[in-house]
Amino acid sequence: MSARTVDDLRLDDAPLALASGLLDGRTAIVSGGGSGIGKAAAWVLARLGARVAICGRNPERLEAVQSAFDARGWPILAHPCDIRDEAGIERLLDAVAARFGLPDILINNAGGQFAQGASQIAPKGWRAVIETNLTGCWLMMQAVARRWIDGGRGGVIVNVTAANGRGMPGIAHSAAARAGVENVTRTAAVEWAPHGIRINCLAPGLVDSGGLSVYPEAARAAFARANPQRATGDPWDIAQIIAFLASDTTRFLTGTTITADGGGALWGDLWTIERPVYFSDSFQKAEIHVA
Ligand SMILES: CCCCCCC/C=C/C(=O)SCCNC(=O)CCNC(=O)[C@H](O)C(C)(C)COP(=O)(O)OP(=O)(O)OC[C@H]1O[C@@H](n2cnc3c(N)ncnc32)[C@H](O)[C@@H]1OP(=O)(O)O
Ligand SMILES: NC(=O)C1=CN([C@@H]2O[C@H](COP(=O)(O)OP(=O)(O)OC[C@H]3O[C@@H](n4cnc5c(N)ncnc54)[C@H](OP(=O)(O)O)[C@@H]3O)[C@@H](O)[C@H]2O)C=CC1
Repeated sequence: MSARTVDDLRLDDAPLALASGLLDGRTAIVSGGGSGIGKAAAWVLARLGARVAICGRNPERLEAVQSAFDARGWPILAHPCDIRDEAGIERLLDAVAARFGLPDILINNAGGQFAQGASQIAPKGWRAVIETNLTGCWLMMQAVARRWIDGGRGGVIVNVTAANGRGMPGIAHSAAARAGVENVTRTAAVEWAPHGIRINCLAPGLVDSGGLSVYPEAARAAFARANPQRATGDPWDIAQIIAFLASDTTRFLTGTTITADGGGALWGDLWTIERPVYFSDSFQKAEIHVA
């Protein structure tokens, strides 16, 4: 991995691109806020003045972030929630309402997948990844949007997807889910514009979060060289763009996807599993019989 790593000290000290106080009085929900990109986003939003609610499945990770926020005097609600569980999402939103009132911002960041060749993915694994990255993201955005519409007010949604423009070899289920999120984002941006709801996607390339540890070593070594910058991004890079999209600075932006991948979509090829011999430089192609 590259040396671009991020720790709590850097989260406190790294310069902010946006003006201090820009999000004063705003409440933001960050799914997957207990780790990686979501944790860095929670930090940026809090440093800009927002009250933050974080969710995820693992309560220990949420509690660690809550303790760090408490130590800094930043308002936070840490509420365990599986984004695939619509009743759990309603409980999360009730808890946010009780503590902070209606949220202003939803950062739909929770997600993940496992690397496996497309021909091998089991139906249960396919469903788990689609449920997490497409349905879970959708359930969150719909539940929050309904509360905004019922409350007669708008809000901002940022969906974190993944750079999928050239497909995502080795994670076909996630590629399908992320493309689905980007399209439903375009759709909802139109349907919900009359309610003052703005919604965009941020599609990261390879980012050096703890989340990459689930990938095979050889794939991880390639990740660090998978773009013309020959480096991974770090969660702070992504978190700053999330905050930009969540702020009124981007009030004229809706229904779009910003790709932050160090130029990866323009260069080379990237595999999250072993690159098939077929694609190696030394491979001699035989005639393939087509019936
Ligand atoms: C060009 C590309 C540029 C961008 C590249 C993108 C790189 C992306 C990087 C990241 O996203 S980093 C963050 C990643 N973090 C994670 O991925 C961690 C989270 N992942 C998960 O939690 C799981 O993968 C999950 C499936 C998404 C979670 O669902 P759940 O907890 O419900 O699943 P399980 O019960 O564990 O498994 C259900 C089912 O799924 C199949 N399966 C799960 N893991 C694997 C595996 N490692 N290999 C093969 N199959 C797997 C399997 O069918 C499981 O059922 P059982 O067999 O256990 O009955
Ligand atoms: N790092 C990278 O290179 C890239 C990351 N991404 C995406 O960015 C997002 C953040 O990833 P990153 O920070 O890197 O990795 P992490 O693994 O650190 O973050 C994933 C977060 O999602 C949460 N999460 C996963 N499934 C669920 C669920 N069903 N319900 C609630 N929370 C859930 C996890 O918390 P818990 O386990 O406690 O539930 C965790 O906090 C993910 O969507 C990821 O796929 C996209 C492209 C590249």
